[in-house]
Amino acid sequence: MERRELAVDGMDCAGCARSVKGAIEQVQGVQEADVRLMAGKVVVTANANAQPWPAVSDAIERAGYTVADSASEPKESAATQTHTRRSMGVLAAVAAAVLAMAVLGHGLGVFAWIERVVPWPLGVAATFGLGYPVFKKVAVATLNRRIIAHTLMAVGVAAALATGEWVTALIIVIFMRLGDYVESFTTERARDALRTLVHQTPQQARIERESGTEQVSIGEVVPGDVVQVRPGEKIPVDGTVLEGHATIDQSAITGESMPVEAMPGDSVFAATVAHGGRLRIRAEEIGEDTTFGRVVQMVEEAEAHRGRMQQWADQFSGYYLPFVAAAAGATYLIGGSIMATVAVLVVACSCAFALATPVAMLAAIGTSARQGVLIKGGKYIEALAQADTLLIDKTGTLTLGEPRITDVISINGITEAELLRLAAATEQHSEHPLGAAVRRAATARELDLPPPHDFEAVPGRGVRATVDGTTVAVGNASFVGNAPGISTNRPGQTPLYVSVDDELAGVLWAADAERAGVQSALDALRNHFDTLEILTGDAEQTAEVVAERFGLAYRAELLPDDKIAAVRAHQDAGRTVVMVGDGVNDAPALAQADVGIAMGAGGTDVAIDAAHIVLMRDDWALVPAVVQTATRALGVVKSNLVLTAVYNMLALGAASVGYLPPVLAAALHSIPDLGILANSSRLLRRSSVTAD
Ligand SMILES: Nc1ncnc2c1ncn2[C@@H]1O[C@H](COP(=O)(O)OP(=O)(O)OP(=O)(O)O)[C@@H](O)[C@H]1O
Ligand SMILES: [Zn+2]
Repeated sequence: MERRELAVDGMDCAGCARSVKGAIEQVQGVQEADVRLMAGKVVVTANANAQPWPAVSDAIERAGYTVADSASEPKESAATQTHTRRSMGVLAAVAAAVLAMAVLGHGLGVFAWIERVVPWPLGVAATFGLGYPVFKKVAVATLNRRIIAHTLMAVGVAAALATGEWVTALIIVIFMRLGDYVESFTTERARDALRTLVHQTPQQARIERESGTEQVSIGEVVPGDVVQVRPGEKIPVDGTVLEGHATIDQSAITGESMPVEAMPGDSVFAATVAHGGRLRIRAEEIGEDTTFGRVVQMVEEAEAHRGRMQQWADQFSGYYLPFVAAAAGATYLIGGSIMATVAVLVVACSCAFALATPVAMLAAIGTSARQGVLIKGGKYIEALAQADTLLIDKTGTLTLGEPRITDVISINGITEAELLRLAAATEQHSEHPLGAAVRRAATARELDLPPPHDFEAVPGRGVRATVDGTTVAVGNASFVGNAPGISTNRPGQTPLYVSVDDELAGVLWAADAERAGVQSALDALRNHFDTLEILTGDAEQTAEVVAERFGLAYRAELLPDDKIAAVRAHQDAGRTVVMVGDGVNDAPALAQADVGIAMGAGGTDVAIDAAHIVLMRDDWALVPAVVQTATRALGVVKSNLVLTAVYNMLALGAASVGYLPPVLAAALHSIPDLGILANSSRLLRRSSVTAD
């Protein structure tokens, strides 16, 4: 199987996407075509042996669309806020002019006059000439046995021509072209949010070759190459600094331009910008494999993760066309007026139903991505807006996840240094933050660590290994055992029990600092969620202190599986669950939640993969912000749908009883599309996710 991305021009709505998908999937050897309307791309999976690629391109062209040269080259975006406004102004002016002409013409009998003085073949020719692109699409769709929105309008035009009303037909065609433009404009505008992101993708790199440095396109860089970056330049790859010192602006990834220092040994990320010094960087990940590349890719894929509302709207827009056709038939049979029938065919706008959701969702997703919040689909926006239960991981989420060992207490005659030495040796290969804390404490005392053998890490409990011929275990009470002589009560601190040859040898106390901004974020979140609960693997007493401090419910001493079960229990009770975690050790629980939010994931692949929403920087303020974004986006979707529904009801009603002359109907057709555009661009305009 081979997977290829093709850039396809001319896809403006869900209907177009369906045509393209259908056309490609009929090609021999093609397994699947995943159309990404907003990215203007199709991802085709096919059996490479069948050599389907020329046939795929043909199929796309035959369906009425064009295959652009390269999928990776982002188009230059000229569209900005002012651009939108100006274009909408021009559109409105043109529409108003044509409308005025049409209504006046109709009322003052100018139509009749034009029809008298202009020979009808000329008028018919003009109608066909102007309408050619639209008629061609309709013809192609019909040949593929598909009805598209324009099919009905084309029937309307034909009916008008058949009754000799060629001026009406011509004006309908003018509005059809105008409507097409409005629709593609709406889609283009939604694409801007994504395009601005894609546009930050590095295209070039300066790599070191034996013959000297060479500027190459990013596709030629391979892992291991050494890349040079000058002050003010974009870092082209994910990699490690070999030489130099610079201040890095990571806003492309984190959405915040707080500079970070980079020195030899530090990791740096593609699409971030180096200031103040030159760097030599060893390339590790390139292109799509970089953190930034993955973000872009996931935003592009976000379209595929549709919420219930969008699935419903997509289905509905499919049923709507036959319904309108039936309404037109009934209008003709009951009222007998061809002009009323034409008006019905022309006024209905099914596209708007399909556009209502993705335009708003993509606007929210694109805008959020630039602010360091990666949302993987409209589905999660919908769930987030409707969620009522917030589960929060403790370590690494409410706290920094960088514990320190505050106290070492030995018993049974062993020295403190020896206890720490054995514990740290046992934790040598641990990936747990507590393991790192123990190692740091040993390093601070300059202890030499013997190598551990038979290392074993038990999730949610602790670690065990053979050190210097003795068996050492470090972990919680249920793993190591507690001794009556040891005080276990230190509010907010975590005890790590250490046993040597199954004999308790002491306790290491660990303390973790709280993250900033938790309290105010939680206060904001209480408006949205009625249940807020901590889920932690940590000890009861430790959890209790934190829970009390933030006024949260809690469940402690949970094993990783218990966390998943806790999420599921809430879901079984009919609740919509959002879980916030660090995405590393609680990934399965995040995945189980309706919406899993990973915090501070900048650079960790596990977290980016596991969560549905990824916060690219450690900032609690982003949590209420993304909830707010979701709520607003869903509000816009709902008002888009209501607007479209009300419009269609009123318009169809008026048209079917003959209140709406066909020319006016044609003029009104694009109103919902424009409404959706205007309504949804509210989501683009204001940056709702800010760090203050
Ligand atoms: N490497 C380790 N060394 C020592 N103790 C450990 C280790 N791994 C786990 N433990 C013990 O198991 C407990 C639970 O660990 P787990 O990783 O499930 O949760 P946590 O990191 O404490 O908190 P949270 O669930 O909030 O992320 C820890 O509090 C600790 O007592
Ligand atoms: Zn369309």
